Order: sequence, then structure tokens, then C-alpha cells
Amino acid sequence: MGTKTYNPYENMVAVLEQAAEKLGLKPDEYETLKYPERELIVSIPVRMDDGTLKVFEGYRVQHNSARGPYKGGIRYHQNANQDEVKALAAWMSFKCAVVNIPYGGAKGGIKVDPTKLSRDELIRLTRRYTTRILPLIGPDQDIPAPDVNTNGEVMGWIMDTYSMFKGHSVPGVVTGKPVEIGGSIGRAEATGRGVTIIAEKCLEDLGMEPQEQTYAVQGMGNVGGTAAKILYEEGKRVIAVSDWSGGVMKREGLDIPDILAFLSDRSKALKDYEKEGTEHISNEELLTCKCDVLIPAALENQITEKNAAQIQARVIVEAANGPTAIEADHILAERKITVIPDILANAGGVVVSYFEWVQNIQSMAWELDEVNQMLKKVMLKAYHDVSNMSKEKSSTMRMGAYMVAINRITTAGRQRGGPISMA
Ligand SMILES: NC(=O)C1=CN([C@@H]2O[C@H](COP(=O)(O)OP(=O)(O)OC[C@H]3O[C@@H](n4cnc5c(N)ncnc54)[C@H](OP(=O)(O)O)[C@@H]3O)[C@@H](O)[C@H]2O)C=CC1
Ligand SMILES: O=C(O)CCC(=O)C(=O)O
Repeated sequence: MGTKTYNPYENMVAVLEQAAEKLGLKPDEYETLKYPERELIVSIPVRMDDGTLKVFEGYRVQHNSARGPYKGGIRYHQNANQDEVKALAAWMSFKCAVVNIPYGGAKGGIKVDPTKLSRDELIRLTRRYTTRILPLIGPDQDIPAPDVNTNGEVMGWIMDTYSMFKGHSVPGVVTGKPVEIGGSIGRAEATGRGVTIIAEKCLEDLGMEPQEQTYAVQGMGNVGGTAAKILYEEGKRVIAVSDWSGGVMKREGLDIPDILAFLSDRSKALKDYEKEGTEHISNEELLTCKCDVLIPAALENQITEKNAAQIQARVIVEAANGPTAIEADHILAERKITVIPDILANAGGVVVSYFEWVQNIQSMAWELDEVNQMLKKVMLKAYHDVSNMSKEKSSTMRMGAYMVAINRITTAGRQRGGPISMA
């Protein structure tokens, strides 16, 4: 799906330019933000279980470090590519600035379909990738975390490989680790939880009672699955969900725990889910279904100029990174559909990653209540800042979020003596 010419990096630059102009910045003041500070492409040879050798391509892109060490996830996906990782790295810089945590932005990826690899092959791939990016990462330098098709287990392998090279355990080199080896309680659910916090606040602002709305979620992975589960637990009506294979719908509300239990068997997909009263829909139908709140939680470029006019939701909360193409943004704005942008809506993950890193540095372990309360506080403060900026500049929430981010990053750059960080 999506337009043929979509390029996430060009999309990011176009949005950045619009926001910087709206802020009244001169091109020189934000030019640096169009480019990553550092890009690394690596080859990753892996001995497969059948004895053959395969070489995979991997990336780590460091976008900006004006506000602190680089921070951002690692994605394993067959379509991962340099421009995608460049865009994702820039979005991390903007996201960390929007929620005002002391990080810059980075992202990594490997062009691989992980479902085609055995667990042992994945371990070898991850360990070799870690050694390839080792000169760039470190707890004060660049701190990876999970993203699409990576999880706590993969972070554990990265931490172990890095620690082997250092000769001692370095938990702070990655976040999103299993709790037993220094991960933060609440990190695995944090992105989805943050999405629900922001959705609720936005609905309240619009005068829509959150409990009375219907919700549709695209993607039932870490982020979409958790958001759907929390909404269900809060008694809200999730009427449609999907994964790569397609979606399911029930207007009275889906049984989300039953769906998640079904999907916990990794060999199962939603196209095979059968339950009385539940109908099958395509991903396209999910995006354009009649609902109040649409939560895209899969990949980029799902809401495009081709389907934006058909979207029936009143509010879109972007749980995925980059789900909306810039052309669609204009159509949605004209149609008065409120879009809560990714760099605000899905920032809960990196916020709790920050808490995890702080716990690692202090050798502390916080309680779940403490983590969730702090998460809520940071998310609501960010929402408030973005909302105020968009009101002040009569703009969309996306423009508001970008303006908050650009302001904070360029200010940090100036305070360090350059237009932007000269690190
Ligand atoms: N993990 C995190 O903490 C954070 C993630 N994000 C962003 O959230 C999004 C989802 O990430 P995450 O949940 O971690 O990833 P996961 O790998 O856990 O889940 C991805 C989900 O998206 C589904 N999916 C993939 N392609 C499509 C498609 N074309 N149509 C519908 N569904 C699809 C997958 O289906 P299937 O299982 O069938 O492949 C899966 O359910 C990404 O954009 C990511 O960058 C943002 C902030 C933090
Ligand atoms: O937790 C993190 O450090 C980053 C998560 C991530 O990759 C993202 O927010 O897109």
C-alpha cells in the first residue's frame, strides 16, 4: 500500500522545513537538522544452520546529539533501508526533544526477514551486528532499544556482546532489556501505555468522552497489542485490529485478551482467527472503517493521499513512526481530523527507556507505580507544550510538536556555541 514515490527521509525533511518556516527560522538555523551527524552501513556475515553463509546489510544512523547521547531503537525488517533509518533517527531526535529528555536521536536496522531465521541464526546475526556498530554505541554515546521485530531478548544479546568486549557488564548500553538483567519494569508496555494516555487527553480536549468512543488499531505487535489491551482493560470498545495478514472487526467490541492469546503462538496470524460475531476485514478496510479513534501501530506510509479522504475516524493517534504521508496530512487537516503525531504519541517507549538508563546509572530498580506515574506526568507535560504551541501558531498538532522540538534542539545547539551541535 502507499504511493510509489514515498520516501520517509524526504517526508521528514518536508515536514521539518514547514515547521521551521512557521517558527520563523532562517534556513541556516535548521539546515543541519536535515542531515544525520553520522551514518554507518555494515555487512553482517552469518553462518546459517545449514552451513551456508549469508551476508546481511545493517545500519546505525546518528542524527543529532545537541541535547545528549544518541538514542533509538533497532529494527529487523526485510524492507529496512538507509533512507528509512535516516528518517527514523531524525524522528528520535525530535521525539526526545518533545518529551524533553536529555537525548539526541539515532536508529538502527538490519535488512532481514527475522521470521525466516532460526533463533540461533538470530542470535548470531545480532551478535555480529553488535560488533559491527560497537565503535558507535555505549551508555554515554548511543543507546539502542527495541523497535519492529526486536524485543527484550534481542536487547539482552546486544548487552551481552557489548559487555564481552568491555570485559565487564554494561547494562546501560541498551534499554528495553529483560527486567532480570537491568531492564525497567514497565518498559515493554510503555509505548502502548503512552499512546493511551495521549489518546485520552486528546479526546477530553475535544470534548469527546473517551469511554464512549470506538477504537481501531492497525498492528498487534508490542505497541498496538499493548494499546489495545490497555483500552480493553479500561472498558473501552476496540472494534477492529489487524496484523500483517489482515484484520478482524466486531462493532460491539473485540475480545482483545482472546486475540492476544491467539497471537501469542507466533505461527498464527489474524487471518486465521475465528470467533462468533467477528468478521474479517482487510488492512485497508481497517484504516477507513467507521470508528472514532484510529491508532496506526504498524509501519510508515499507511495513511496516504489515496485513502486520507476515506478515513472516517475523528482522531488519529500515531503509535507507529511515520504512518502518515505529508500529502495525507493536508487532506486530514482540511477534513478537520485531529492527528496526534508520532513524535508525541509514541514517545512513551523512549521515556521509560530514559528511566531505565537512569536506573542503570544509579544501580536502582523503581517500582511499577513509580514508572507509570512518571510516564504519565512526562507525556501530559509534552502534550500540553505541543498543544500550546499549536494554538499559539494556529497550526496542527504535528506542526506544534515539530516546532517545540526544533526550538529545543536549535537552542541547545546555540548554547553549545554552534548553530546546532558541533559534536
Ligand atoms: N517498540 C517500541 O517501543 C516502539 C515502536 N514504535 C513504532 O511502533 C510501530 C510498531 O512497532 P512494534 O509494535 O514495536 O513492532 P512489532 O514488530 O512488535 O509489531 C509490528 C506489528 O505491525 C504489524 N504489521 C506489519 N506490517 C503491517 C501491515 N502492512 N499492515 C498491518 N499490520 C502490519 C505486524 O504484524 P505481523 O506480526 O503479522 O508481522 C505486527 O503486528 C513501528 O512503527 C515502530 O517504529 C514507536 C515507538 C517505540
Ligand atoms: O526506547 C527507545 O530508546 C527508542 C524506541 C524507538 O525506537 C522509538 O521510539 O521509535
